[in-house]
Amino acid sequence: MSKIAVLGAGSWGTALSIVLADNGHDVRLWTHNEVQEENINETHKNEKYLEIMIPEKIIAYSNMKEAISNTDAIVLVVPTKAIREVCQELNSIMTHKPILIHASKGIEPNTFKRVSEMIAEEMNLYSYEDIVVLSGPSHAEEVAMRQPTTVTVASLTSDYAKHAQDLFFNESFRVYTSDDLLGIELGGALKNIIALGAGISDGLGYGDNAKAALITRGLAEITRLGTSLGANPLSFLGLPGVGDLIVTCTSVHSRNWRAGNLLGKGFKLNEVLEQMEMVVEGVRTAKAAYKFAEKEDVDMPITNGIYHVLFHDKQPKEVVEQLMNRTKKEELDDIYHMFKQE
Ligand SMILES: NC(=O)C1=CN([C@@H]2O[C@H](COP(=O)(O)OP(=O)(O)OC[C@H]3O[C@@H](n4cnc5c(N)ncnc54)[C@H](OP(=O)(O)O)[C@@H]3O)[C@@H](O)[C@H]2O)C=CC1
Ligand SMILES: O=C(CO)COP(=O)(O)O
Repeated sequence: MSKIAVLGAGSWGTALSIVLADNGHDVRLWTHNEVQEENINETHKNEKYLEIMIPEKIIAYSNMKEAISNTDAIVLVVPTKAIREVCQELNSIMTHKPILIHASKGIEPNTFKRVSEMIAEEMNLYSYEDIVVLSGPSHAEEVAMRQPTTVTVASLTSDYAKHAQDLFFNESFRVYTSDDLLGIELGGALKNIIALGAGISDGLGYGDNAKAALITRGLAEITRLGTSLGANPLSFLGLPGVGDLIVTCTSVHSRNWRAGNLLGKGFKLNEVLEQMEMVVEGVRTAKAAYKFAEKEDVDMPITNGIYHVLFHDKQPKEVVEQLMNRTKKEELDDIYHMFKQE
């Protein structure tokens, strides 16, 4: 059994700690908050983030150096905006090199970096080839209740992906491997924008037809950007692509869907974010993807519309009208070419 530090004690860090503890590992859950550390160790609950009891063998730490000492694996699960800060602290205290797995979903605005790229930039001991990502349709609330869940772990180094698979795999948490780090990270990050759109659509009172259209055409534009950057188009048909789009666009557990729903009902972005209390990654990633698509000259009309609702006060109904009245197209035109690529 391994000693594993999970860095980030929000909903997803806590749920993944439960999976690892169920698998018999010695789990240290690091938080930047001393009060939360005490609460978790006294009550075996992480009340703000999950309702369920946490196995007693998960020990919370607020001292990162103690949390990572002698570990065989580190799982990084903080919001994307905190990745660099946490990695800088980690880098300053690392004296050994355990396997490094991250489970965050986002793209950095301005640099367009994915999480693995940010980690590799901040950590002296790790290169891009060393990083593993864990992604897929997996709401923390259901994982914590041991409900059947499937995810993918991806790394350019297949031994690391297999190692991560072994650490997490159990009877209710099925883990696949992939070598398409780029595609898996992009799928997980970009689906959050479409989930905001699905929430907006529901908030406006539109029905299942509109949501199915958003998911399908959202997948097309995610695949368009992903393949233009070199991802395998088939990755977007897998768990971290279409799988995560379905779960995030259709579930009340999704913070992105919930935030979108409030926007669709007429709330302003700042009012929505105040109410959420948890990270809504799609907002920051929408800014990144909008600019990234512009730079790469990739057509992403849904992302474009959501960006304008979020940051330029555009009315959601107006965006829907514009999307519906775009120039007539053949449905599979560009998709056909993407899948014909090697
Ligand atoms: N929740 C889910 O079902 C899933 C989430 N993810 C991804 O996992 C990542 C984390 O999300 P999730 O756990 O849900 O988010 P939450 O909002 O539930 O929790 C975020 C956690 O990160 C902590 N945090 C914030 N900033 C820092 C910082 N600078 N240093 C250290 N800790 C910090 C927060 O601390 P504090 O309490 O002090 O704010 C909190 O413990 C996101 O990228 C998300 O997209 C992926 C799959 C599923
Ligand atoms: O990524 C997720 C499920 O796979 C969680 O999505 P939300 O951040 O929208 O809750």
